Amino acid sequence: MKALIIGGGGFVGPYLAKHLTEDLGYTVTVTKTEKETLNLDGVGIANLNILDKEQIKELLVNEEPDYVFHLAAQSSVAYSWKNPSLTIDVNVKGCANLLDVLRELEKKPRVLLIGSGEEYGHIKSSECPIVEDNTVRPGNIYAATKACQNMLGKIYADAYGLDVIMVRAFNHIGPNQLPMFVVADFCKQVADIEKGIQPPVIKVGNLSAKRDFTDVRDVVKAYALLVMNGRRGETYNVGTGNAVSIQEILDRIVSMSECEIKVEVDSAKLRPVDVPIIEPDITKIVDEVGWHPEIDLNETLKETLTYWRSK
Ligand SMILES: Nc1nc2c(ncn2[C@@H]2O[C@H](COP(=O)(O)OP(=O)(O)O[C@H]3O[C@H](CO)[C@@H](O)[C@H](O)[C@@H]3O)[C@@H](O)[C@H]2O)c(=O)[nH]1
Repeated sequence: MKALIIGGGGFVGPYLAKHLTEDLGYTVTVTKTEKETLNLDGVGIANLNILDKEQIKELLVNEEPDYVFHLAAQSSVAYSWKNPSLTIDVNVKGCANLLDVLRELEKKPRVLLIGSGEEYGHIKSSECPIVEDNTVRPGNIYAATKACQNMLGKIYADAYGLDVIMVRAFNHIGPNQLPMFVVADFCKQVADIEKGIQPPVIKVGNLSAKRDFTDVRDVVKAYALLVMNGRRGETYNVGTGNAVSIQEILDRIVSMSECEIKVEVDSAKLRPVDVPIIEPDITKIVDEVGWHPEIDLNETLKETLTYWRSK
């Protein structure tokens, strides 16, 4: 099988490429932006600007993939408050460009669009854990763009018969994630405190939020199973099904260190809106493609801390 990973220069792309090539024997090409550097064994690399429809077309015509994984995104909720236009351009326009190119192709691949658990937004307590056909009420700009992407995917599947599957991925974590995301951020700070390059005070944002954290290596297995066995035009939650508070994440990471660490709320890390809980029901993906997350949260936190200690 031939797979194309669009937007593979970030956190998830290299893990997905490794799984597809090493575990499943696929031939894989990964796209990255011109600015990114990427070296992956046994994987083709191409530059792609998702805002340039002609570039997308040329790539797809040349590659003729069986599967396309659309990972290209501005993926930070925090940054989307600071740069709404860029977030809308990359996440909505980029996706629309891809779908429109696919419509024009003779040999149409199957496509996985990576959305977010954030799309559900303001979840009522009676709706938790949340199922895929629940109303979405996005609480931030990033979430709104991902909800829009999901709607575009469904429209293109229904109207033009495109073989599109939509994912709502919940928080995923592991070594090599940028420290703009909470687990990498806390692990980096603890490692910096241990190295003596940060005073023994960890700066945090909103600790009361509850989110569902899955190891990125489990997440990419879900993506592969969905692209192989998911149903056209359907949306699937990808998470563990158990939300934990950010306070608990902090406590677990701090308890892995010998250092005495104080906690200080940094107002710059608080968001204009931060929905209290996002927790998925994962029955659909479990029943339909047989995916289960396997890696324990503590194991992932430990490995992520070890990664930052080695930096
Ligand atoms: N980043 C960060 N977040 C903090 C901090 N302190 C508390 N938080 C809280 O920790 C939660 C998780 O924040 P992030 O790790 O930045 O991720 P996110 O906003 O939930 O978005 C991630 O998950 C989505 C799926 O649920 C993804 O779609 C998205 O791309 C991203 O990976 C949020 O409630 C945030 O307010 C901090 O110091 N840094």
